[in-house]
Amino acid sequence: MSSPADLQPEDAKAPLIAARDLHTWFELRQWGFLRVGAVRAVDGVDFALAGGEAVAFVGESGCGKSSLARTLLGLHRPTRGEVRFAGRSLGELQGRALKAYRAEVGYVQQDPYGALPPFLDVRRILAEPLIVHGVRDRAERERRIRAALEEVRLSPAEAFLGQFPHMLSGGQQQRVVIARALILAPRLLIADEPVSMLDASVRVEILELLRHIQRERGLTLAFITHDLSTVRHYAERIFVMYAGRVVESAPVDDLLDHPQHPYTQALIAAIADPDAANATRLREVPAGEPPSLLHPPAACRFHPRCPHFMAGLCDVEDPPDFTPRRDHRSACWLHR
Ligand SMILES: Nc1ncnc2c1ncn2[C@@H]1O[C@H](COP(=O)(O)OP(=O)(O)OP(=O)(O)O)[C@@H](O)[C@H]1O
Repeated sequence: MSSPADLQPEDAKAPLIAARDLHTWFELRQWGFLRVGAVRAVDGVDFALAGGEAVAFVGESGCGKSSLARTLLGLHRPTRGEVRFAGRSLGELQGRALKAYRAEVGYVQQDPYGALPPFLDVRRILAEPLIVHGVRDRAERERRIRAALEEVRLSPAEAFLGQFPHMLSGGQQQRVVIARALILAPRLLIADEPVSMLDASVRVEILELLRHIQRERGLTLAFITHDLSTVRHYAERIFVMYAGRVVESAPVDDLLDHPQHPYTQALIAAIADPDAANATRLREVPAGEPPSLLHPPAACRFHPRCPHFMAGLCDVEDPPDFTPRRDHRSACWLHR
């Protein structure tokens, strides 16, 4: 069995996972050979996540969140830059080390039904990763499968082992997906819009379950979501993405209470809160459309929609990360 020992950090103080100057571009070709450009889905992202930290990557649809998640999972190869896990570059991992990495990172995707093989029952679905990673003892597999089901509160486990995905509700299917993501005891869990396809009634339960498991296990948890209104209770730090880049990051309360980047300010202003006065008040929302990632605006990607646009600066020079508040980064020329 490949073991996490194959992934020992070079430097004990290294973050669990870090992205440096990360770019994931998708080449577009006409008739299969004529290069017509590249979709810059991830376009220069830097961050470092510590062990045991819960963070959220937030942004509008199409801003590159899933492409970032898939690059962190090793499913897309970066066009430029790198991902380091436990101090080692993903690009260097091969063979046993790559297999060990796959056991270290769990993935929960948006559509639980699409994620589960329809012709396998729950026992077999959960056994699969154990078999692939060399757990040969059937009794040990059964013990771990039952423990995983209990952990995601599919209890008693006995009642679910023989069920096929179509026999389960959406919430139960997502619990099976979470159990499968956890069964190899990963150190990082990436949850890409884990509740957006579920009924509103079960969303909070699933988010609370993920946060509970993250705390109990001391996991690093990266939520990917378009919904800024749900993150306060489920993440400690937020990264706001816009057009393939992180434009602002900060501890969750500081970011939501003191947003610094005009894009984040507009996103927060657009969150509906249950106040009757809202029925008669127009809300400020980011005007215009998210930009094309095939032909993104020059310099600051947000400048065509920004109420504080400064001609000759925002459309000419990329804003660096400023630190307008402690632990708070914002890529906007307003903080110059
Ligand atoms: N394999 C691919 N080939 C070409 N383009 C891709 C590929 N995967 C994603 N894209 C494009 O990259 C851009 C970012 O997509 P991505 O799915 O990462 O965004 P997102 O923020 O997760 O959006 P959503 O919430 O709608 O899934 C989109 O324009 C998308 O069409």
